[in-house]
Amino acid sequence: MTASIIDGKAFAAGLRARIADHAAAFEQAAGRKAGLAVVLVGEDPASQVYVRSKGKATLECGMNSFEHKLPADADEATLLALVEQLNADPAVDGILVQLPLPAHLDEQKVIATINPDKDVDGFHVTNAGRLAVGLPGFVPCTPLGCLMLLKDQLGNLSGLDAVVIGRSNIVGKPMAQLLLAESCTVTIAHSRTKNLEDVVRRADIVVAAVGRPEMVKGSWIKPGATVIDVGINRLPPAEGESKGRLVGDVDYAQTLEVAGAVTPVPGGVGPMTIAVLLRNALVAAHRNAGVALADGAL
Ligand SMILES: Nc1nc2c(c(=O)[nH]1)N[C@@H](CN(C=O)c1ccc(C(=O)N[C@@H](CCC(=O)O)C(=O)O)cc1)CN2
Repeated sequence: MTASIIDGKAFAAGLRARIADHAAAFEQAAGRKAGLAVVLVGEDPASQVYVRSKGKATLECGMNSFEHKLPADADEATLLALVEQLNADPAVDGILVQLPLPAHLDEQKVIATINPDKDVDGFHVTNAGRLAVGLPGFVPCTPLGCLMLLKDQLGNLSGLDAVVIGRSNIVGKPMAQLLLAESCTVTIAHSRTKNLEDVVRRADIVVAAVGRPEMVKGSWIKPGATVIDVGINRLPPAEGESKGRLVGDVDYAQTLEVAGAVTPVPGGVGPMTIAVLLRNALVAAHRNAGVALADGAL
């Protein structure tokens, strides 16, 4: 069997085009553009790239982008004061603080300071709680992007066995909640899970989010299963290469031989993260401005 390749880049481009249409309609209705503020602390190279991409994508969708950069040694009070200022700014519909933060800053405290109704990352405990009990709120971008790809690939997920490998607050836990809400039978596996291979082999859906390069082997995958690879790991450069290759948490070549469908790295889940962020920001703008957005429009 050769698996279908789930093209996250193409799906994200389609979503971004729909967001741009709705952003134009929002501007007409509200008399202003939707606005997304992104805060970057420090000079982590990957974070700089992601923040630049977010700003560019926001502008391309016809929304305002507000970028705030603080030095790596910025103190907590300065960062919290900036978040409070953005909470109070009516031009800002969504606020995102790029993670990871420098080690001296308390991520949970910073996230807790963001107004939950502007928390387009869906990391605030209020939004985590809303997701857990099935109330409307903001859902973290990466897992929501994975769910969109899964529904596009499989249609109705009800009754399917799903394994989420990884239990982070940002991906693993919300992913499991989303799959449960779709009536999947969900297992969350992690570093202490016994017989991980057997657990994975039972699953119709595998979501790998562990941050370990090519850990999930093709022999672990049930034939025909759908595999979503959230990992983005850079291998050490091979001889003659200036940069190492990007790989996921799944052994892609082996998985292609067994699975029904699989996301590549790059070009799978990664592009969905930014597209869903724009979607969440536009949803926030509609809610903040009291402008209706049809259910399921985005
Ligand atoms: N506040 C947040 N911080 C972080 C988040 C987040 O959702 N909110 N997620 C990640 C980083 N991230 C966005 O911020 C992100 C990661 C990867 C991609 C992406 O498109 N990856 C490409 C490959 C990129 C490359 O060449 O290196 C792909 O997979 O095709 C987008 C966004 C951590 N921090």
